[in-house]
Amino acid sequence: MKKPAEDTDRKEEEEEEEDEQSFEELGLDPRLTRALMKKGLHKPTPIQRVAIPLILEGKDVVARAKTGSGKTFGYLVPLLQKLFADFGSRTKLAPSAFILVPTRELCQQVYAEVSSLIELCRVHLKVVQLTSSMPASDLRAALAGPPDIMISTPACLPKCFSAGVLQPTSINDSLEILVLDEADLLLSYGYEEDIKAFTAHIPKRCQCLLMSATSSADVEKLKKLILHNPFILTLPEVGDIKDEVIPKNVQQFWISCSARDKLLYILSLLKLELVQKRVLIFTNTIDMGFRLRLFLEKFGIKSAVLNAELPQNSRLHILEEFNAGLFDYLIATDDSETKQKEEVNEENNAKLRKSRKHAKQKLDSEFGVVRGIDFKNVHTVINFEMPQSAAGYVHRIGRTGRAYNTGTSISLVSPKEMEIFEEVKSFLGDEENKDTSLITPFPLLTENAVESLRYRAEDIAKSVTKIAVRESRAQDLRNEILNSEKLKAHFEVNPKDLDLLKHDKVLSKKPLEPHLRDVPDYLMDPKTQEASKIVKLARAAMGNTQPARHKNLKRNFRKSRDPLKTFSAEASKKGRKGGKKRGNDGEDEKKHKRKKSI
Ligand SMILES: Nc1ncnc2c1ncn2[C@@H]1O[C@H](COP(=O)(O)OP(=O)(O)OP(=O)(O)O)[C@@H](O)[C@H]1O
Repeated sequence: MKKPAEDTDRKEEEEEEEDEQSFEELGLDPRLTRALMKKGLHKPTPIQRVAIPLILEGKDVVARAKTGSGKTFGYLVPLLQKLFADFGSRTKLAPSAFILVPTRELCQQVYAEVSSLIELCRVHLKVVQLTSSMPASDLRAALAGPPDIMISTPACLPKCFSAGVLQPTSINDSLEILVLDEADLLLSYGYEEDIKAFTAHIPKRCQCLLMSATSSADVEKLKKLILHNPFILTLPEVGDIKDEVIPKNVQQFWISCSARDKLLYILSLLKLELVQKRVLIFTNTIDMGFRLRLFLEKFGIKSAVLNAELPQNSRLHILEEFNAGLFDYLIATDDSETKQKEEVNEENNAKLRKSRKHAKQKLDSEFGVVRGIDFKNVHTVINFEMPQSAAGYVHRIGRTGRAYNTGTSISLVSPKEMEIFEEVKSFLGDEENKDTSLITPFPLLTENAVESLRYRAEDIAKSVTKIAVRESRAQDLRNEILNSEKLKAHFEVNPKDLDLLKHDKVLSKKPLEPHLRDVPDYLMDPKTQEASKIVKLARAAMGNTQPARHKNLKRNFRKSRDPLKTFSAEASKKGRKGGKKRGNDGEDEKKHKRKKSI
């Protein structure tokens, strides 16, 4: 009789074998495996291991896997392989594959991923991305041919039908694969009617794929609406709930502080260099984002803001610059939270309806930074304000620790936010009577260190008035609208030029006070100095001390900053060799001096 220990050993061996499985073993075309290798992807992630063969077999699939688990290539790679096989087999009047995503940012991201795979495979497939703001003539031009793959938000479909650039009969004849990416978000972004209207045109033979990070009633609704007897993949299938929602490689911390002290605490974390760069900071309102940016700027900490108010070109450019390592701090206003808040407010206060409608018009409803965006090399996520829901927390934290990378999150929790914090903890399975907590108090920041900066922080916080915030917000918007026009024209000619505009320009008209730039040694207690040293050493060990070079930026980024490559022995060695101490601000200065401006 087999002993239980033998069973366990065997299971572990099988799991190890699976872990070692290559892309070739999944039956992929050599052109695709080579392209993936060139992109630094050597073996499939768990969701890819199961999804790719099923999709290649032509099955409808619903795949639910945690944030950053590689769902995008999980559907893109088999989709391309199917199109390779199908290529030129018959004349088409509409695209063979539709990929529907909730936001324009995701459109752009998926478009970039498919285009680069197609380029690396050297195949003649055409892909287009459409947005609902495109004029009919542009839509017609983009769909002429037709392309093989169309990526858009669902809102674009009715526009294509009404402009006569897509015909139901052509779709019925041509559509082979339909993907709904970030399916759990599509309905909450208000696309239900668009998707419902489109289902009537989906031919029966069309293979449908639904990808999502969480399961929800919305996903169920879409499943019923679109899929026929699908394979349901949920990864991990078993195990602890905490494993399912937050990737294991993310360390979660929290700091208890009053709402008023949040500026002081974030200043201490950044100025005393107690967190790994790059840092993504979440606020719940655009004004708070600007307040924080202005405040940090006074201490020589430059950051950029990302929110729904900015023009689309600027948003995409900010994301690209951040991903390429051009700046270290990005303050993102969590759009879904803002929307939810507005909806609640709207219900509660009918009197304000008119003015809020106005506010809504200004915000782009197809904007989304929290879900699905593959931020590169974000080592730390800071919740400057707590999100409004546990799901919001999961999606924010999911912007770090992507694929096999590690990450840290720190939530600043005020007494008023304790309720939502408790909700988050129970959602993650972090119960009080458990020995180990999932979200632990941040250990590196001492009370002394915080107090040493209090006087300066409070003084500066007072100077960041509501008027200053409003003015900077208006000024930034004006600049970005101008930038947006320049960007549009420039990128038509130089699609790969990233280093064009600075999004982290100083907003304040007053020059930076030198005494606020550096923290004098007498203000640093020994424990904090030690903690800061540890963080710097860790950064050096990860090969993360060098600023991105101006020239060949993208190539350098890929080679030296790819999260997956920072784990290689070579990267660590490099980091140790180059472990020279260098202040952050000096680094920023040099980096920005090197940049050209227009
Ligand atoms: N097989 C692989 N090996 C290593 N890295 C991979 C692999 N597949 C994808 N990645 C990388 O993992 C990161 C996250 O992938 P992706 O954006 O597809 O995640 P996701 O599951 O869609 O997350 P979310 O739900 O947040 O959108 C990307 O940077 C991607 O390049």
